[in-house]
Amino acid sequence: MKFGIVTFPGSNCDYDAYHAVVDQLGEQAFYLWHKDTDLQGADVVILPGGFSYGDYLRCGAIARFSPIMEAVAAHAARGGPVLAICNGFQIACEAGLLPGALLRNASLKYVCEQRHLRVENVDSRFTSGYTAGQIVRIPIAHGEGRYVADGATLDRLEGDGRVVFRYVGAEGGSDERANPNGSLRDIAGILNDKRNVLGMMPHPERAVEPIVGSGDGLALFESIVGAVHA
Ligand SMILES: NC(=O)CC[C@H](N)C(=O)O
Repeated sequence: MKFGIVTFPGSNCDYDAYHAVVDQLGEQAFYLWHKDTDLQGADVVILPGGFSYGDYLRCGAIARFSPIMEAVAAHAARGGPVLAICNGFQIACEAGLLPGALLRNASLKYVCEQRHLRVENVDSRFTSGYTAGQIVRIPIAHGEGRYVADGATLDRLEGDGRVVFRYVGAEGGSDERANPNGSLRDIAGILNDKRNVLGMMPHPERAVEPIVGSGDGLALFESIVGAVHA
């Protein structure tokens, strides 16, 4: 399976994504420059984290106009998998591939730390490798990670089982301290309506081997491979 990893000016997690896919997962990956106009046969697109266009205007607001995004939108419309991590999640929301928006953290501070997430739905091509309700440890690193959407959209996301990751405390409980950014309903990751685009603020590609603090992110990449091979 071929993963196409989009590099925007200011991306800084593209190499981490490559490492996760190639060195840990044993699959193929290549970089796609944001000015490219086709996906060069990628089966899965990764929109990686970083600071595209220096986070000017709003995170992701400029990158969403990069030429490659038309091809990414067409791929998503065909049902192709897109994994949008952190800045990638912001870009995907700006591009309308996912509902809602990411605003500045409630604290107005950049946060960079390990966090616990609960896997809310394992019935997806991104989470089938987890067990329902599993608590995983995945790092976050963002200044604009507060997920917001109107009440009807949030209800639809919840009702459809499209909230796949939620911030929780270490024991799995929800309390104010479990939520690092003020995201509504403690949302950390969501699916689009066709369930082929996942946006999440935490970084699974930085959690693929215990030596970096956690290997809990690897199952997400394994899920994608399982889904496409199935
Ligand atoms: N790690 C990231 O992708 C950071 C995203 C974005 N630059 C922010 O600070 O919110």
